[in-house]
Amino acid sequence: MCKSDQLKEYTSEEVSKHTSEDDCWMIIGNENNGGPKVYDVSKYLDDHPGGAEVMLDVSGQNADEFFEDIGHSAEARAELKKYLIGTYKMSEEELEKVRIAAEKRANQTGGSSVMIIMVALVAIIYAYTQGYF
Ligand code: HEM
Repeated sequence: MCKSDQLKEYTSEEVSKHTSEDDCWMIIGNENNGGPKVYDVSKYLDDHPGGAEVMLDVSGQNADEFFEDIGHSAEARAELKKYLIGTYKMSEEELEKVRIAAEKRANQTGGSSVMIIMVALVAIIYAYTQGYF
């Protein structure tokens, strides 16, 4: 059994209750790095190089975008792991957003493969008309 199977699953309703200095939770993670997870960062607030305030501002919420936008180092990501308490159960609305984003990406990839085939075809026709074959 993998570790995440044993972790408790939290909803946004539960996470949103932990927004104080002594009890500060947040959601960090996305589909590119194992999915959103819940962290209890209460003990890290005073040690955070970016300050406690920015962390408290996003307490009880999904802080993934903020965490990624700063471009946190590998050390920061290793530190983060220490505070993991559970996985995050996305709402239907959030799941729908992820589905739409994944579909968009799939369509873009589909579009670029068609382009590659077109370019290859043009190259073959050109080579043929120039007498390379
Ligand atoms: C438990 C979660 C977090 C950990 C372990 C963490 C860790 C760190 C570490 C180690 C640094 C020093 C630079 C680096 O090594 O990347 C840093 C800087 C910083 N972090 Fe975090 N961070 C966390 C969450 C957040 C969140 C949620 C925000 C924003 C809402 C944030 C904002 C910042 C800022 C503004 C800096 C300063 C960047 C600079 O030096 O210009 N951090 N963090």
